[in-house]
Amino acid sequence: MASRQTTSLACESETSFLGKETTAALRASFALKAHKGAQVVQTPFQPQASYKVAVLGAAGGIGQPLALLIKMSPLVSDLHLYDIANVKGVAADLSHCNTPSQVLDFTGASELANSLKGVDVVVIPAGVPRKPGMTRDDLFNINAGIVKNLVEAVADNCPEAFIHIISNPVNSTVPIAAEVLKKKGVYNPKKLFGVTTLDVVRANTFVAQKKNLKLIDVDVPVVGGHAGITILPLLSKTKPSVSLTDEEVEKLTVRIQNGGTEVVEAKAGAGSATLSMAYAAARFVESSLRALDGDGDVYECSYVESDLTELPFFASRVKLGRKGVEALIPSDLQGLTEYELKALEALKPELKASIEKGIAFANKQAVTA
Ligand SMILES: NC(=O)C1=CN([C@@H]2O[C@H](COP(=O)(O)OP(=O)(O)OC[C@H]3O[C@@H](n4cnc5c(N)ncnc54)[C@H](O)[C@@H]3O)[C@@H](O)[C@H]2O)C=CC1
Ligand SMILES: O=C([O-])CC(=O)C(=O)O
Repeated sequence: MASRQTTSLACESETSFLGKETTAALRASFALKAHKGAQVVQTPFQPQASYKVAVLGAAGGIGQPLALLIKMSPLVSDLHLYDIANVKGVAADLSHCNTPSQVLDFTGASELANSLKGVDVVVIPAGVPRKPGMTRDDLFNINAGIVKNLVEAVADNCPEAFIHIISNPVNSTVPIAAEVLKKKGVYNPKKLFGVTTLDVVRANTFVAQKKNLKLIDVDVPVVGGHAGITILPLLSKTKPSVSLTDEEVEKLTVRIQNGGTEVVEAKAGAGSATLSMAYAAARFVESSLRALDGDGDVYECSYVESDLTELPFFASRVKLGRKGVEALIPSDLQGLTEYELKALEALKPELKASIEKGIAFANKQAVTA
């Protein structure tokens, strides 16, 4: 594992989604010179910035703040911003931040291939968001085609990259991506991820608030998929263990499942979660980069090809490594409460239908050779 130098600016007790070491490095990159009285002290921080990340849909509500957060990572050397809308301004703006990565802009379909060359992680938030009254599945007709086209380009230009799918409906867009990659002969199930981190972020926040716990300590695994009842927080597996009444479990579960709708309604037609999603996606990117960098202790929930249940795709905790998913973590699904077991059975038909819808779409569309 590459060693990462921290500095005297590091504050060991401080953590964020980026983790202790990265947070320290980040602080150092914000303040390359620390003032000690009249003397200017150069910090010894040398970032191990070596990974290339592409954001497809970078001019959007998620894309812009996500690009900013990725620009903060000391592990990133190159940040490629691609969108069908003009992304030049976003890139120019970000490029003035004195953090290690260089930012390159790629606007329009003719630039897509170039944006993907040599990239290690591709994040896809391209597509339309919900308005009040819509389900995520209502986005299928537009977003399915967008994801298909973008993943074809990923297959042609950086088939080895980790692929993070944010575009909804994730329950269907991930199976679409898998089919596209299969047809192109480059499918590696260990490297295709549906980003469900926001469900975990919400679960952690809501449980910590409810139980008056320190936010940074709380970890709730969320399994299943990413829509309505397919989002299943396993509150009985919360770390540290918490005692919840049946009523609290019911209320928390429903709130976590409806977190997206809560934001869609509050935004009243102006889109869905963007800032919390950018935060969650940046955490997942950072975890992927740490895994690529050889950190042997990286776990995240994600919607991936899975044999934990009879469904071919299922979100669960996974161990990430250099080659992608190193292991699915089955223990979260063992010893569930009666409430969780019932909810798990109840989500399966909807998730199965969404997976089949994605596969059918990809197979009736010709994949561009
Ligand atoms: N997985 C999750 O937890 C979450 C997923 N989402 C989903 O993320 C997606 C994006 O949401 P927002 O950023 O709020 O939408 P937005 O409309 O603000 O931004 C989408 C961006 O994608 C671009 N775009 C559209 N077609 C494209 C293509 N073919 N190639 C490249 N770029 C393209 C647009 O120009 C726009 O800049 C939606 O589908 C939304 O439902 C949103 C929140 C959470
Ligand atoms: O609710 C939506 O449409 C966006 C989303 O997936 C979320 O916020 O979890």
